[in-house]
Amino acid sequence: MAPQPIPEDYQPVVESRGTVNSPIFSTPINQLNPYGPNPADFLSNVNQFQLIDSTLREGEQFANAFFSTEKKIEIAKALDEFGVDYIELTSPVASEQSKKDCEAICKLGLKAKILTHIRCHMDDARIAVETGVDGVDVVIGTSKFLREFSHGKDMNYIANSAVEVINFVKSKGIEIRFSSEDSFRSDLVDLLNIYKTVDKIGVNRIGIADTVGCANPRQVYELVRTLKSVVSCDIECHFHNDTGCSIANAYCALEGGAKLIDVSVLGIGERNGITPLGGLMARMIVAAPEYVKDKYNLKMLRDIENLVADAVEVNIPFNNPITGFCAFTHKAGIHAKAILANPSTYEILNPNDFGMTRYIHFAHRLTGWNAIKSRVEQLNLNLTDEQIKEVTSKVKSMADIRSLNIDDVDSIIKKYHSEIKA
Ligand SMILES: CC(=O)SCCNC(=O)CCNC(=O)[C@H](O)C(C)(C)COP(=O)(O)OP(=O)(O)OC[C@H]1O[C@@H](n2cnc3c(N)ncnc32)[C@H](O)[C@@H]1OP(=O)(O)O
Ligand SMILES: O=C(O)CCC(=O)C(=O)O
Ligand SMILES: [Zn+2]
Repeated sequence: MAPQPIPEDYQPVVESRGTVNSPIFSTPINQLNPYGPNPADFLSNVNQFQLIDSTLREGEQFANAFFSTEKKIEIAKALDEFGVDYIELTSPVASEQSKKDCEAICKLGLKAKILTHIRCHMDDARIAVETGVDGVDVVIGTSKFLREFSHGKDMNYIANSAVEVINFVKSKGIEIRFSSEDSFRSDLVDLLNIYKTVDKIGVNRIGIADTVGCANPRQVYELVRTLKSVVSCDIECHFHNDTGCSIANAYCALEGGAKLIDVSVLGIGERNGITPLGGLMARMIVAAPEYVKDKYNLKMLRDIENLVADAVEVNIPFNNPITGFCAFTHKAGIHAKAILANPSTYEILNPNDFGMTRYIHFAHRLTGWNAIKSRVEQLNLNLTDEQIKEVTSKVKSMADIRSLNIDDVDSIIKKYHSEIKA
């Protein structure tokens, strides 16, 4: 699929981001970062989070996904170059090819650690440890729904099988994470008991999963804070986006002390998916700019999203954070004027950080004279402010009748210019 087209009637604007002095604070606001970690969250990992990319596990569960071995390798290499900490792969028991693909990706020698995701069962664990992975992510449902209708096991059985699987994987010198599927609809006492049990035997991480996307940010924060007081290992979180909270939940999890967030490119996964890599980057660069810019190769984001969008045959949504075609397009006259003076007026993200470009739309009845002035300058024409205002009203009159493009506006400006010269 071709990259998203830039609408014709937009003009790129040269970067001119300045320091903004807040009237409230004596320090420039870009030094204070009001969007950084809250000092009251003393366990916060906002400044030191890690990413587990699950495009090749959760993402393979997306309705449209079919990944060939070559495509999986291409995606894994791109994610590795981007700088994700872990790459999670589909269970090797899913199919013969899934196992071979897992082995092939383990042999690539990537910097990212390779994980595979299995049921809490020794049969799965025995196969997983033979693939060459750096770690195994074990999951089992703990909610009443899943205990009754998915696997049919009670909490005692779950605890015993978890201990057996964890001890086995640890004995192979491989990282092990234990996760309770559907954590937010599980009984809190059950959760605390099972997590304490697995923490005591030395699991590397525990995982919390909002499997049906029911949790809200405050519930997430509270659950993570509670778990932090009973376990010593790291906490990983996995959020589905059914109710639109997956990025906010991930952020609150980090504020509460979770260390790792599961993401997938474009958020692909079961149903409408999980926390998207790009959307989370948008949130985190605002909260922890140095950490995010140092650690992740942000300029790769657009290519990685296009790679995955192509592979699963979808378009990048128009309103996608960062890479949506209008993510850095400014249209209304009031916005355009202020953006031309200082992009921080209407942008919290700097498009340059992601290799993206800012656009000013100037071919519409909402266009103001400041945007037209900028276009006149780009065309290297000489008009007074009064003349620019006059030509702007001509643009607006025409734009009231029909939709305009750059050429239309340029023609109006040039005609006006030649007439006043005549
Ligand atoms: C929320 C999530 O996304 S979890 C990850 C989901 N990932 C996958 O499902 C990976 C792809 N899955 C598959 O290829 C297949 O489901 C397999 C190979 C894992 C199992 O296939 P099958 O044996 O044909 O079973 P099926 O898929 O119909 O049912 C799931 C089985 O796993 C059991 N099960 C479900 N969850 C778990 C668990 N977390 N731990 C242990 N057993 C579990 C169920 O009880 C059921 O067992 P049953 O055969 O005794 O009824
Ligand atoms: O293993 C996990 O933590 C998450 C599994 C999963 O995809 C989910 O529960 O939605
Ligand atoms: Zn999931």
